[in-house]
Formats: sequence, structure tokens, C-alpha cells
Amino acid sequence: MSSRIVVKIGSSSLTSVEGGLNRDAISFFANEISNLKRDGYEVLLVTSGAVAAGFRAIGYSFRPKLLHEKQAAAAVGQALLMQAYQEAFAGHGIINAQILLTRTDFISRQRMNNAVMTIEELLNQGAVPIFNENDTVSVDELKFGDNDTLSAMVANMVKAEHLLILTDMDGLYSGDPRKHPNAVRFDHIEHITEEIYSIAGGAGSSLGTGGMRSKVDAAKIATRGGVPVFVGKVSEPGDLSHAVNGQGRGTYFDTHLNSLPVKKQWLGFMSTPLGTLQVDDGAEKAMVHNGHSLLPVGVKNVAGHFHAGDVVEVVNARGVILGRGIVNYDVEQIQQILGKSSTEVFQILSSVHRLEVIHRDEWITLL
Ligand SMILES: Nc1ncnc2c1ncn2[C@@H]1O[C@H](COP(=O)(O)OP(=O)(O)O)[C@@H](O)[C@H]1O
Ligand SMILES: N[C@@H](CCC(=O)OP(=O)(O)O)C(=O)O
Repeated sequence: MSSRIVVKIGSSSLTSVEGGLNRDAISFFANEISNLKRDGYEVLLVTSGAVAAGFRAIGYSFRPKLLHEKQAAAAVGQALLMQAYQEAFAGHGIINAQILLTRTDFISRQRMNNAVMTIEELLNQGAVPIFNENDTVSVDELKFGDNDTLSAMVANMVKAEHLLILTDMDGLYSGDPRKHPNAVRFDHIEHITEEIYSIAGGAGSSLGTGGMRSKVDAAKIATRGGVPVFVGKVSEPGDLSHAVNGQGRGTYFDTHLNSLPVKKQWLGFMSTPLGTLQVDDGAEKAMVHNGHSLLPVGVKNVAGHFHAGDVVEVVNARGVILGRGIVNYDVEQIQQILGKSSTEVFQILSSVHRLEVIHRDEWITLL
């Protein structure tokens, strides 16, 4: 299998504030991507810009704010976006394919497997698949909202070698450079800490959506899935190859993990937790640092409405989220056995299927 690169391009790099596509930018990126293909990489493109490309064409003077207006603009703009890419890539003899996804597609293992099979075949045939969110059918709470998260999920799904998130800023700075001119750039980030989150602000222009915050979110998802991430600017010929080779103008988020099995990707980033377990310091250490399962004795509190087999979030004594797991008991059972030793659990419950509250094979650390 040749190396796979997922490239995400934000609205701010493709469109103008007045609305409409910047065709020069599109042909520049098509050129950069075709060079990567020539170097032997398989490239998957996640592109934003449908709303920005379509809102003028459909008759709005400003980028719309209401959901149904944005969806209408995106429906118009998506066709314009694909047309522009197809024209630009055709000049390099490259065929494109359009793939529109929503968060629910990732929640369903079957839909995800189908998507993976289609993508594998497209890559086999030498095509460059182009992804965007399926804005028309996405509903508020299910929306990716920005395509940064989508790009991380795609990168994990196809086990990419790199995720390159391209934007109008050359990396993550110690503060938004638009507001803090003396901010300095991070070249490498080993671990995404709370401090990194606190400096990553919102969108810098009326074109973008998630700003650096959603890019850090995306970097967290991808690096947890074993995919290293570059966030930065690609505006000169050769910049995209430099970004792949570690010499890009931006910030690199390192990963020390191997690619995550699909089941754990689902558990960590696509599942919906139905409850929360609070654990004590001993259980935190056992689960997070020693790779052990969670036993009833380590559980301090429980909240939510769930049954055995559902996903729950686990927090430590200070309320910090440690990860997610599939729970082996109903909430009512946990209320009876929290803090109890294994012997007591067998005395309290009439039948115990598995002693662990969460087995280590059904757990993902998200710190
Ligand atoms: N700490 C930070 N470092 C760099 N940029 C930041 C930071 N915090 C916020 N930003 C803003 O994030 C913007 C990029 O995100 P966004 O506008 O959503 O672009 P895109 O459309 O490419 O996704 C930058 O233009 C910048 O103003
Ligand atoms: N799906 C939307 C993406 C919205 C958006 O602006 O995202 P981004 O520029 O990546 O922050 C579109 O194509 O307009």
C-alpha cells in the first residue's frame, strides 16, 4: 500500500470575503496535490468552501447565519466547488470523486465499512476523492460544523500517514496573531495539553468556522488514532511537499501511537456516551497508566441512564475526562456496587456476567 496523505483545505484558503471561489487558489492546490501523487502518494482531499462558494450565487449579500440558508448556499456551492476542482485536476489527468459524509455515517459501522470499501477502490483507480460534510442533511447537533473534525476522522478511517490541515495562518501561535502580534509559533507539539487548548482561539475571519480550536480538536483525534498532523499555510509552489517532509510553515503535532483499530476509533470519537462514572485515584492509575480494567471498588459515583453494553465517559476525582468505555452493568447495578470489593459484588448482585465495570479491551484513554 502506498503512503496516504489527507489534505484539508479551509474556506479561508479557497474563497473571498465577498463570496465566490478563488479559482487561482483551487488550481494552485490541484497542482500541489498532483505533485504529491507524482511522488507516489495517495491523496484524499477534505475541502470546505461550499457555503462561501454558493451564497452569492443563490442571491444572499452576506454569508448566511441561519441553518437552512447555509444549507441552501452549500447545496449550490458544493456543485460549483466540485466543478472547479474537476476542471483544475483534469489538467493533470486526475479524476475526482465526491464523497459527502455526516457524523451519523461514522456512527454506523456498516456505513463506515461501505465508505472505506468505496474509498479503497477509488484510490486503487488513481482517483483523488474529495470530501465535504453533507450539509443538506446534517442537523444542528450532528454537524461536524467545521471540516477539521471530518478530516481527522477520514485520516483515521483510511489509516493515513499524515493529515495536513491547511489554513490562512502558518501554524498555532501562543495567541491569535490577529489580536496578539507578538505571539510566537509552536513548531512541534508533543502532547495536546489544557494549555494548548487555552491558547487556540476561534475563527480569524468571517470565512472560517472553527478557528484553531477545532484544528487542535482534530489534531487530538488524529494523533490518538496514530496519525501525525500538520496545521499551517501552503501558498508557494512546493509548500505541500515541504509540509509532508517536515519542513512546512506550520505546527506539527506528533503521535507516538500506532493506528487505532476501527472499534476503538468508534468508541473514542464517534460513540455517544450515555452516562458518567467517577473513579478514584487508584482506578485512574490502573486504567490510564497500567492498562488495567475498571473494577467496582474504584468507582466513586455514577450518573446518567444506561444499560450494560452502552458507552460511558469516565472522569477522575477532579472531573477531568479520562476516556470512554463500554460498561458491563446497568446504572442501577452500579449504584449498588460502587466502592465494593469483588467478594461483596458477588454477594450483592444475584448474577454477575463480568466482574469488571469496564474491560480494558473496551476502553480508550482520551487524556
Ligand atoms: N493561537 C492561534 N494561533 C493561530 N491562529 C489562531 C489562533 N487562535 C485563533 N486563530 C485563528 O484561526 C484562524 C484559522 O481558522 P479558520 O478561520 O477557521 O480557518 P479555516 O477556514 O482555514 O478553517 C486564523 O486565521 C487565526 O486568526
Ligand atoms: N461544509 C462547510 C464547511 C464550513 C467551514 O467553513 O469550515 P472551515 O472553513 O473548514 O472552518 C462548507 O463547505 O462550507
